[in-house]
Amino acid sequence: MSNTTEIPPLGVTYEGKLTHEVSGGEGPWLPFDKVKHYTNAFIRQNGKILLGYKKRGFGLGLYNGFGGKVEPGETSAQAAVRELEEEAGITAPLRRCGSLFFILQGLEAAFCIEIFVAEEYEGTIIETDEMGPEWFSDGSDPSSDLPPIPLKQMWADDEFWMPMFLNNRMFVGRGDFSEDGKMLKYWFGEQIL
Ligand SMILES: COc1nc(N)nc2c1ncn2[C@H]1C[C@H](O)[C@@H](COP(=O)(O)OP(=O)(O)OP(=O)(O)O)O1
Repeated sequence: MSNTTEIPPLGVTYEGKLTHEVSGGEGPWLPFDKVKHYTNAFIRQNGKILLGYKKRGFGLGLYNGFGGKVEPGETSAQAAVRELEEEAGITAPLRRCGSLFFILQGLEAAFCIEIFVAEEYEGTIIETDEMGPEWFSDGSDPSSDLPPIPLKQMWADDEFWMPMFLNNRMFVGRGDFSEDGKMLKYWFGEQIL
C-alpha cells in the first residue's frame, strides 16, 4: 500500500484525487476494444453484509454482491435496483460507492462494474435461481456470531478493494485475469472527492 499517486491504468475513471493505491502483478495491461457495463450491490446493516452465493453462470461457486448487465436504456443505478430485486427479492436505496474495471483473457469485452451499497432495504430476502443470499460479519462488531466475509471464495480482486469499501471510501480499480481466473495484474485506489 502506498500514498503516492501513480497514473492509474486505462479503464479506470475517477474524479478528484486518488490515494492509498495498491498494485501488483507483472507484464503489460491486457488490451481491450469493447466494454460491457455491469452493476454489483451490497446491503450493509448493523455490522452485517449481505452476499450472494452464485448458483449459475459467470462466477459460479463464488460469493459476490448482487448484480448483472446494464440493459439498453437503463442507467447503472436503475440496473442495480433491478438486479438486486431479481437476485435477492428486495429493493433498496442504493448509492454508488465505487467503479471497477476487469479484463479476462479469452473474453471479447472488458467489464466496467459500478458498485452500489445501501444500509436499508424493503421486502423479504429470498433465494433465487441465480443467488443464495447469506449474511456475513463486516468485521465492525467483534461480538458478532456471523462468519467473516469469505474472501477465499470470492473473486481475487475483492481482497484489495473490500477494505476500502468497508471503510466507507469511494474506490476505483482494475484487475486483469487469466482464462482460469487468476489475477495477473491489478491496481486499486481510494478516491477523494
Ligand atoms: C473478474 O472480477 C470480478 N470481480 C468481482 N468482484 N465481480 C465481478 C467480476 N467480474 C464480474 N463481476 C460481477 C459483475 C456482476 O455483478 C456479476 C456478473 O453478472 P452476471 O453474469 O450474473 O450478469 P447477467 O449476465 O446480467 O446475468 P443474468 O442475465 O444471468 O442475470 O459479477
